[in-house]
Amino acid sequence: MNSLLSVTNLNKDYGNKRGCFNVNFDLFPGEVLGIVGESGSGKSTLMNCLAGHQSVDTGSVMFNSETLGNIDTVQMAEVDRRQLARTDWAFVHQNPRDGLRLGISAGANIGERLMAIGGRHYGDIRQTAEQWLEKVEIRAERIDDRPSTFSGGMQQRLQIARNLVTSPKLIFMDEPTGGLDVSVQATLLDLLRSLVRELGLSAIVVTHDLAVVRLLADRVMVMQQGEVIETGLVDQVLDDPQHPYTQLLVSSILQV
Ligand SMILES: Nc1ncnc2c1ncn2[C@@H]1O[C@H](COP(=O)(O)OP(=O)(O)OP(=O)(O)O)[C@@H](O)[C@H]1O
Repeated sequence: MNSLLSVTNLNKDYGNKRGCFNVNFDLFPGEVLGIVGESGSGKSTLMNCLAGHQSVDTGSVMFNSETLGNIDTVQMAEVDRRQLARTDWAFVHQNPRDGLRLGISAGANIGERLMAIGGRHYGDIRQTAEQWLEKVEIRAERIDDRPSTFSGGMQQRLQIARNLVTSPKLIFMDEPTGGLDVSVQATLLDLLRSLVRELGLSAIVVTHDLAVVRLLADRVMVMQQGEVIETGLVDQVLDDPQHPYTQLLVSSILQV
């Protein structure tokens, strides 16, 4: 099977401070990869480099795009990167306020993404928005309400609907359950798990929470000081960690 994303020797420094160093991995279609590590280990740097939110010093990130072919996203033109962000990619932020437009209705938040890829028919867009609200367990009658009137969990579910409505090939998630109460986290994780399975999504999930990895991911990469120190199937790595740092993470001795 061809990989969807192929990362080779990716490096990013901040002055003399290491962001991430010599990262190599492949992501296959339909696969969910978790990236874990303590604060400052380079998880966000890596994901932001992959998603084109941050420049890369050296290395390549080959993405197999339906529209643009197999393309190095590090080298490609900004205009192409913006197109990928609208069509093939989605990005779910930890804080839904960073991924939603709070001043427009819930329906418009979803519809806007459809219009960005050419949707024009108001009735169809509204109907699709209603369907997506229901998919993420928000009552369709809330379609004209602004997200600022929603709870944190609802805002996060709306952000997910806004991201998935265009059927992206790859979804980046940055601590998707991070800012929520524990009981709300559990519901959201269940929802994400069923959507990922139902839609056959490929995803990269950055988290410090091993429960998120256990529930959502197929494979996991453990980072320490900017480097990937262990990688493997989730059950394998979490049940039988090989690297002493992963052993600490798993035994929860290390606070992440
Ligand atoms: N904009 C920046 N300028 C300078 N150094 C940075 C910047 N962003 C991150 N760093 C440094 O790069 C390293 C990796 O940080 P990064 O935020 O990627 O880690 P992380 O694992 O995502 O941490 P957290 O979970 O706290 O977000 C850290 O040493 C951090 O201090």
